[in-house]
Amino acid sequence: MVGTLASDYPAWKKLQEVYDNEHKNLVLKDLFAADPERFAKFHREYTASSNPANTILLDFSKNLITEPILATLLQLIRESGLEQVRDSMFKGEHINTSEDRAVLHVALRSFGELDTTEAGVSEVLPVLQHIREFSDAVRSGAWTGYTGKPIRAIVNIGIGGSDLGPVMVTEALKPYAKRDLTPYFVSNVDGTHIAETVRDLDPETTLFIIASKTFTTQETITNAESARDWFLKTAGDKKHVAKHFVALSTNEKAVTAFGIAKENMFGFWDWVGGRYSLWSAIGLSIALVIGYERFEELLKGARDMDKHFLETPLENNLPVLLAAVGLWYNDFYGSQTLALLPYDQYLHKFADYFQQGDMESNGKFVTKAGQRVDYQTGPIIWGAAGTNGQHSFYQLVHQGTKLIPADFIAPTTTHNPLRGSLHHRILLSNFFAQPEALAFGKTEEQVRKEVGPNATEALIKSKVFEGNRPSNSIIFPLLTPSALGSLIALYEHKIFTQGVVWGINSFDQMGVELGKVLAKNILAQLGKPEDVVGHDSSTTGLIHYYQKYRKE
Ligand SMILES: O=P(O)(O)OC[C@H]1O[C@@H](O)[C@H](O)[C@@H](O)[C@@H]1O
Repeated sequence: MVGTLASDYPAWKKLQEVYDNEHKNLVLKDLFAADPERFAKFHREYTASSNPANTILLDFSKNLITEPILATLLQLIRESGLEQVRDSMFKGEHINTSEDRAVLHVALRSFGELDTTEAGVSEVLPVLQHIREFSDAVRSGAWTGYTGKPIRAIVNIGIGGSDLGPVMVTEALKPYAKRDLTPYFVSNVDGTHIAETVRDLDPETTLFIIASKTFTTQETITNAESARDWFLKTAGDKKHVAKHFVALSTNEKAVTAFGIAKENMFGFWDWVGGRYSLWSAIGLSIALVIGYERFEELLKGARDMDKHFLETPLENNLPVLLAAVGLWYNDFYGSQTLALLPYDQYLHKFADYFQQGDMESNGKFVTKAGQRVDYQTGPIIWGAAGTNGQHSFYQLVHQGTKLIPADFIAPTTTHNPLRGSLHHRILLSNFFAQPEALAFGKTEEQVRKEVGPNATEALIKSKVFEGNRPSNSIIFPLLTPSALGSLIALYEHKIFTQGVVWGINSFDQMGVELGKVLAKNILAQLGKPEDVVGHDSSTTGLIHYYQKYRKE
């Protein structure tokens, strides 16, 4: 409830008491030994309502919970008013209170089923039609460059939510890609990013997508201007810009001022948060790469998870269950991070995507009512595709001193069944083994038997795995657009649920503004001959070093 600190909820106090009194007795080895039905009790299966082939099994049995603890976690979520706030979101109420905006990324994928009168919702389907027509035209070659050649490269210029979603999804759905239309993504203002990207491209067959909700983001506008300069160096006449530049934005005035025609703009609305925007016009590069039909399957997969989130009782609700176990570690066990570990190379950008999705949503210390929280809010999100992480950071995850909750994610079937799927069997054997090792470890007695009588005590101790390290396992048949849509929406709604419990506004991002303002101030000074003023000795000293050694 707005105005209540999470730590004031009765269920929170109960959880604190349970943690204090019981956490030492929560040992996975014992919990599993005591209950052969543990997996049966602590897994749920989701089936997409519009696509029965799209199922997801969530196994949360390797968590440090009992049925009473889970019930109390769900009670906490209930006490926070999750169900009411969820319904408010879907109705288009302005739950983004600091910006007085609705939060309606779910309307982008409802295909007209959502009953809200929020301005813009009625234009979602026409924009999808525009996306369909444009992507069909580019993919068919009906849309050509200024010399009549078909488009062979698309360069999406955007950052944050105008980059990370398209990057992650076009990587994840590469099996569905039109292989003679290559996507490139430029986001960093570092000139290296655009220089290296366009260096081998042909202006005659390159389409630039300027993706920016505000169309004021310094990195994106700077890159867009440089892209236009690069293009005009060859094309010469500005009239050719129209065939090679389109814009994705809510800001028509800024788009036309940049020189992109209104008919080449794909609009969206202020109730679409940047980190929730891949379902909107920001997803144009996705539709270009995998085709509109597949893009629609992606949206429908998300819509099916929306329905599950809306209609399923909390105890069977996958986003709510993920949120619940996450709260337990983040707010009672004191874990600081969450590792997202997809055992699928196509999902290698999944953790990157949810770094913004989770950390920009829930990295806040003040509630909607303006109170400073006295508990942990958003976790640090990190991760990498398996099995690579096993050869990099799993040492710490297995034997470090930190509790690292981890979500293991994998498809049962690969798009690349090399050698009779030998590679995939090896991959999945690790997907199954790592959570088992984390949960049950290896005792000193087992180590002694292994290393024999001559091993030193120190060696024996270093080979012990204490185990009792929790994880979730998420498994589904195949990484299809529908499955990916459901998976992304699953995490979106988990993030939403945790934000409601913490009482924070998951949909603004005040924390990104100060750095931008200070940078603009310094930028103005760097260009001038006189010494910089108004900074601390560190910032001043660093700038002096830069001015002493810069060559450009
Ligand atoms: O899409 P825009 O307006 O260029 O913004 C890009 C990013 O800009 C960042 O400053 C915001 O914190 C992100 O949420 C946003 O996605």
